[in-house]
Amino acid sequence: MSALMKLVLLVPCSLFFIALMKLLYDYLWIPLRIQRMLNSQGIMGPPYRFIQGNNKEVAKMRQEASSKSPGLTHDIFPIVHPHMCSWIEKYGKNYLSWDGVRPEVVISDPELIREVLKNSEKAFPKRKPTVYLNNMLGDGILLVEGEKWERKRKLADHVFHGESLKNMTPTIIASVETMLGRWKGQDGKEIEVFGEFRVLTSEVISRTAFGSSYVEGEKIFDMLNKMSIIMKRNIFKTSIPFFHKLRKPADLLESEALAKEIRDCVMKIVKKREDKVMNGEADNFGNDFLGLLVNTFHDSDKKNRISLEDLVDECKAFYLAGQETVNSLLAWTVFLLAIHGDWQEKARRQVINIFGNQNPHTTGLAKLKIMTMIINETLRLYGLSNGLMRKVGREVRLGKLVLPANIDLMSLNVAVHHDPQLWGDDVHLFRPERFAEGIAKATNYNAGAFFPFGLGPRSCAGMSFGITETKTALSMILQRYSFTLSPAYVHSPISAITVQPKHGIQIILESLHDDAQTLMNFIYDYLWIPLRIQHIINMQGIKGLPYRFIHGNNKVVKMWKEAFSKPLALNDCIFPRNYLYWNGARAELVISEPELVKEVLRNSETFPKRKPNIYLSKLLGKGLVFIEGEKWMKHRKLANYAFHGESFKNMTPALIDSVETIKLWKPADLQESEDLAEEIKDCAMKLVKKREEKVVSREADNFGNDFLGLLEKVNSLLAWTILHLAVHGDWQEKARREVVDISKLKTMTMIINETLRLYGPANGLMRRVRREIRIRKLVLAASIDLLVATAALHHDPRQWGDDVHLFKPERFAGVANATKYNGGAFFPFGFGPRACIVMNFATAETKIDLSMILQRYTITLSPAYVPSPVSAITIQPQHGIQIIL
Ligand code: HEM
Repeated sequence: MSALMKLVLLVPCSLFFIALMKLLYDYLWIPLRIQRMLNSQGIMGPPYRFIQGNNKEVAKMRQEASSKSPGLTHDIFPIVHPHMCSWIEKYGKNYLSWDGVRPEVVISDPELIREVLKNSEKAFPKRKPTVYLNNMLGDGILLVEGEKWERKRKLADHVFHGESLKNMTPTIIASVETMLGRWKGQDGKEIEVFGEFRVLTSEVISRTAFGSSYVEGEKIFDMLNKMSIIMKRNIFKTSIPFFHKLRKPADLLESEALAKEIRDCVMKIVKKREDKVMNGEADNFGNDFLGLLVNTFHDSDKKNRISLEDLVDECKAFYLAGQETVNSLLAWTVFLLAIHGDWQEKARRQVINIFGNQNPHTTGLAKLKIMTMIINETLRLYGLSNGLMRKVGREVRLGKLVLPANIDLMSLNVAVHHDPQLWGDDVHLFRPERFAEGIAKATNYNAGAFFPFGLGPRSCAGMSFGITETKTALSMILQRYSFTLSPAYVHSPISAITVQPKHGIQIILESLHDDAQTLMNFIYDYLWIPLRIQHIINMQGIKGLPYRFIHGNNKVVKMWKEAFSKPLALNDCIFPRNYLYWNGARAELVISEPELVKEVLRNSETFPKRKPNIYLSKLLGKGLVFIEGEKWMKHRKLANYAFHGESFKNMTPALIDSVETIKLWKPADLQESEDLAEEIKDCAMKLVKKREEKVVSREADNFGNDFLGLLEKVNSLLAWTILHLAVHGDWQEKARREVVDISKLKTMTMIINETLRLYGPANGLMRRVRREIRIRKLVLAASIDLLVATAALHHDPRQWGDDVHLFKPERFAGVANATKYNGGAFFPFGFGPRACIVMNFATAETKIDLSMILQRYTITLSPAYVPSPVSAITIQPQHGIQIIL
């Protein structure tokens, strides 16, 4: 054999030999060495099998387990991970198994788990993902390490921190409402909730992550879902050495194609947003998660900037971490509540107690203690099942063990959460009461015994979001339905990333609004709630007439009418003191302590305007007076513009024109004037009409209704001022002498202020309590009404002295001095963000009217006048004000 021939034979033979040696080294020598090393430390396990490790056994055991019907048990560990369960039984809590050639130490000892997950020496980084998982998550937060992770975690914490989270609640509520809309008409019928919650959770995540682009977001989600299915069916497959690199399996090709499609789709959305900002159509990239990512992508500081790949990977991570987890949690909670009607009822009672029939809010969600217990128990029994994956980064000591580098670790939560040594003999029973005193007590202060959201630095970044979403959806369901498990349900939990019901969860809904329930609700709303509120308010030292079933104190109105049917002395106090009043079954707390009043009026977010009753809303429409939130801000801006300096100046000639109509009044010496209030009313009507035309022609169309408020105010103020001037000739004279320059009418300002104090046009300011809140020393329950008793405050002798009921304009030589610098003591035009928008206009208008009247007439009160102020929207003279000109 020639040397060349020898060489030709020798090269492939040696190559083959080297490859064989490498194969034997990697697939035999190393695994056997690791196995021996761990066995010698007491970590046993099923023996390593060449190339395939234990994958064949795993597949067989899983197949067997899935072919059996487990019955309705919560002991799911042997069902979802039969191999792990049987190996723990055989080899102990911590054992070694083989995923192909990869050694995996499965740990279910809480002490070791805590050490691994806390990772204080940074020895246990995340495990290298499978090729399928890598396609799904790339460099997303769930897999990366080091500085890159720190940056991404900071961003995620920012997204899920308090305020941003609060802003997500309306989105969650809207999505739950959509789902409940689909449930309408399903009363008494079967409904499959795992699928329902899948739609819900993907809509919530699409809307919070992609905001306005959520339709595209949903497409991305569908693709990710396909990738996830591919990944799951490849979990326990062994890849043959060398060959998997030569020819990619069809699944892998499909997974790569999907990854590319997702990337293109995200990039398209990003491009659209960038274009909008460039064209000036938008001034930022959006406040949703994607918007924040695009901002970081454009960050001027290179250190903070993320790449486009990172941006795409982050979107995928958000979806994957946030959808399936909440989907499963919601479904299993509903399943457990469907079986345990007693807990369902307890949870419902607390929900109704806190929210009544209103939509949930963040503060209330935090108080749902029973629901928290139920969720914890659900997460214990049916939480994440796949274990938390790490690897040993370098040779390290863990407890008494010495672990070689590059072996995988799995912290097996499902084993720990179902361990009778930790949870007692009733471990497989649904007993939320074990969490009654919190997680620490339930686990005997052992952090490694319960970690549904992970532990340490890599614990769940979206925990608060997930819990908020779960509690919101459950609360809204419990408010409307009771439910039981359908006989069609077949218990078949399987392990995907989470534990999932293989055949779904079928429940039967029963609407709560049947007759018996309606009666219960009625008693609840009309007896239980009012008595509870009354008790709480009384306990805090605020008394009032006792609540009467259904009517409340509305029969007092009869007394009120009687009181107003009798004439008063001119200086009588016309206002009652503070009290808790029952307007039917609605509690109305009348407040007149200046500090309390200031806090209420300042805080329009917590104390929004009260919803008007049907008559008032008909009268005032949907104008500025009653609207709230963004809509109010928009209208208010418009109105501020309408009544601001220049526009206001332009109205003055119109006002003067209108007052000129007073020339039509009959001559002074003729006879007692007719009902002046009527005339003034007509006059004010004309004034308002003119201004209305001006403003309306220039501004919004639904703005007009609010002028009623102005008309009433100007009319009353003018009428009561004239009454006082008619009675107090000295002040009339002083005012007349001053009428030269409207902007300098100091005496008239004092007169008007004193009139506003005594007969202020505002008949109390109405607010409601949006959510339970502590305000100074009072705790106020959600949705009670508040009446800020302006009149009581303006007539309080503690504030104004013993001469409080006398007309003494001199006290207003300066408002600050008159009120002893107490902003909450005098606010005829309201206070805080909802204060009267036309304050300047109304006083100026009154001044112009008065000036023109005083220039022409002297006024005295007619003997026919009967003092009888009556409270309408404003305080009005019941029988008019008769004067002699
Ligand atoms: C309510 C159900 C949820 C459960 C049970 C849950 C559970 C977990 C667990 C156990 C981990 C730790 C994984 C590990 O240590 O390897 C984790 C991490 C994470 N979760 Fe959740 N999660 C839930 C909901 C969410 C939601 C709704 C989001 C976001 C929308 C989210 C985002 C994340 C992120 C970003 C991480 C990675 C944190 C990091 O590596 O720094 N999770 N989750």
